[in-house]
Amino acid sequence: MIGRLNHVAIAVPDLDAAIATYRDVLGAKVSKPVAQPAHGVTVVFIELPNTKIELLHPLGEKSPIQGFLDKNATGGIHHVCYEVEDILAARDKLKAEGMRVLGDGEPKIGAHDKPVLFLHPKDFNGTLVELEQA
Ligand SMILES: CC[C@H](C(=O)O)C(=O)SCCNC(=O)CCNC(=O)[C@H](O)C(C)(C)COP(=O)(O)OP(=O)(O)OC[C@H]1O[C@@H](n2cnc3c(N)ncnc32)[C@H](O)[C@@H]1OP(=O)(O)O
Ligand SMILES: [Co+2]
Repeated sequence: MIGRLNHVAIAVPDLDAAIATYRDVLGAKVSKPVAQPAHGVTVVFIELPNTKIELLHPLGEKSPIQGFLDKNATGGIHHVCYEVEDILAARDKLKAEGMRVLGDGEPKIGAHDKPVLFLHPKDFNGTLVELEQA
C-alpha cells in the first residue's frame, strides 16, 4: 500500500524563525510560505535530495495543529506523509482493518494539489500519518 515518503512535517511556533534556521543555518532551499486555509495551516516546503520537510504554522482560529503546539511549545515533528497509488482504495482497506480515518473520510486537496487523508496517530504508534495520492 504505502510507497515513497513524500514529506515529514514539523509544526513550528515561529515560521519566520524556522525558515531562517533551515535557510541560513542548514543551507536548505526553502519555498515561500503558502496559506492553506482549507487545512488551517500555512506551509513551507524544504526540498531535500530524497524527500521534503514541511514546516507548518497554524492559520485561523480552528487550526488542527494548535493543540499540538499548545502541548509542544517549541514545536515538533507533526506527521509523516506516505504516497499511495490509489487513495480511495487505501482508505477503504484501512477502514476495513479498523483504522481511523480523520475528518469525514473524504480526501481533501493537499499542498501538492493531490488528494490527501489523515490517519489517527493512536492507530500508528503515536504518529499522525498523512496519505497523498501519488
Ligand atoms: C496543506 C495540507 C498539508 C499537506 O498536504 O501536507 C498538511 O499536512 S495539513 C496538516 C494539518 N492538518 C492535520 O493535521 C489534519 C489531521 N489532524 C487532526 O485532525 C488533528 O491534528 C488530530 C485529530 C490528529 C489531533 O487533534 P488535537 O490535538 O486537537 O486532538 P487531541 O488533543 O484529542 O489529540 C488526540 C490524541 O492524539 C495526540 N496527537 C495529536 N496530534 C498528534 C500528532 N501530530 N502526532 C501524534 N499524536 C498526536 C494527542 O496528544 C492526543 O493524545 P492523548 O494521549 O490522548 O493526549
Ligand atoms: Co503534510
